[in-house]
Amino acid sequence: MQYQPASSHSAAIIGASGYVGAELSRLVQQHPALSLFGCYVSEHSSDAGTLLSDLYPQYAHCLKIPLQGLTDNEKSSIKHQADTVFLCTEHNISVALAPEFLEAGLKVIDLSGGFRLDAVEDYPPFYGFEHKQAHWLRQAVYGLAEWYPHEIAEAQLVAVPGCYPTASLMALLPLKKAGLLKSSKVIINAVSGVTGAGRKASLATQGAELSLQAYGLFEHRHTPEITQQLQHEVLFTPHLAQFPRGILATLYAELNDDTSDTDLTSAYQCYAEQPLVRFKKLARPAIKDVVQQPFVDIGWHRQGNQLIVLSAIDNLLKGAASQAIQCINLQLGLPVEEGLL
Ligand SMILES: NC(=O)C1=CN([C@@H]2O[C@H](COP(=O)(O)OP(=O)(O)OC[C@H]3O[C@@H](n4cnc5c(N)ncnc54)[C@H](OP(=O)(O)O)[C@@H]3O)[C@@H](O)[C@H]2O)C=CC1
Ligand SMILES: CC(=O)N[C@@H](CCC(=O)OP(=O)(O)O)C(=O)O
Repeated sequence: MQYQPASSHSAAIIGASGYVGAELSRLVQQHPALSLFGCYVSEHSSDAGTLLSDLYPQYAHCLKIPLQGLTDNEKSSIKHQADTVFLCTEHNISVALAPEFLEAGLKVIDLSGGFRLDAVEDYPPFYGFEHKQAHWLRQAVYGLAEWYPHEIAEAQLVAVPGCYPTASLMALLPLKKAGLLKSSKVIINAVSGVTGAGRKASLATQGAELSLQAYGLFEHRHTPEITQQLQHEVLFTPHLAQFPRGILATLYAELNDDTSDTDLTSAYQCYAEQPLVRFKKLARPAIKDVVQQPFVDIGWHRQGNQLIVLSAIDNLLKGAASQAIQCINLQLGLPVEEGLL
């Protein structure tokens, strides 16, 4: 059965069988201004020909869409007929795929880390590969939707932020921009559910191996991403926990002397008109409140100059797929929450 897309802005999703790609396929399918051009996996994937709803029975009502191998023919039909390509692939695969769609004039919204860092030199140490697309890296706009709406609206290539950076930056940028942070490092401890590691099986994410454990100490690739965007040093430690999805980040910062509660409240007022940000002094955000939701929940607590900010998101939504929808909404001149609430 050939999948028949409806007319409107047409989006192809590459890497659609993964956790992020499946969420994004659902959001595009349900979006009033988008049509799903097609859902793709690698050319020789064992999932080619399978219905997405067979992999994700919870979405049987909306994802009876066949996964297609990304052959040269399919690439060509995407280039000629689609408007936007979403890449939900590994970092190095996104870097390899993006240029040919960009050069064909399409918009690309990449959900990997392939275009997030400013410097090609940071890719070998943090991503383990040489980045050969310096030109496109310079063109890429960081897709933190609440912070760079105008740049995203104009961009041909958007690099959607990582999940931990989204939770961290949404909590910290208001403080940094208001000049409230002392120069000491901000400490970020964040706990993620296991879908953060992707759908491919690995020993570390198998049930019997799962516990609550730190990883990536001092060297996780999200450290340079957060530092670059925040323009402030951080000490970031991610933790993997035994629940399916969601991230809770606990951030410890020192405030400049004489910072008042009013200063803090005013700093977070930047989110007053943002429909997908829920913030409150003394709130203790919980993962259960953001799972399957496009929101980031933020709460702050202080004792003297010591500030603790808590930030919770669904790693697959605000940490990936729903933030990508926010980006395309901005590009189409739609309200940022279109198709998400
Ligand atoms: N999981 C998360 O919480 C988040 C993930 N991200 C990023 O989003 C991207 C996707 O993550 P996730 O969904 O977790 O990953 P998965 O491993 O679950 O999915 C990867 C997808 O890519 C497909 N794929 C692999 N190779 C190719 C290829 N050469 N051409 C086309 N498709 C290919 C896979 O299918 P097949 O192998 O069958 O071809 C699969 O559909 C990654 O870059 C990840 O870092 C970003 C934010 C959050
Ligand atoms: C639990 C877990 O393994 N999480 C992933 C982060 C997923 C994500 O958002 O990041 P990228 O888009 O940068 O891959 C990790 O630490 O590598």
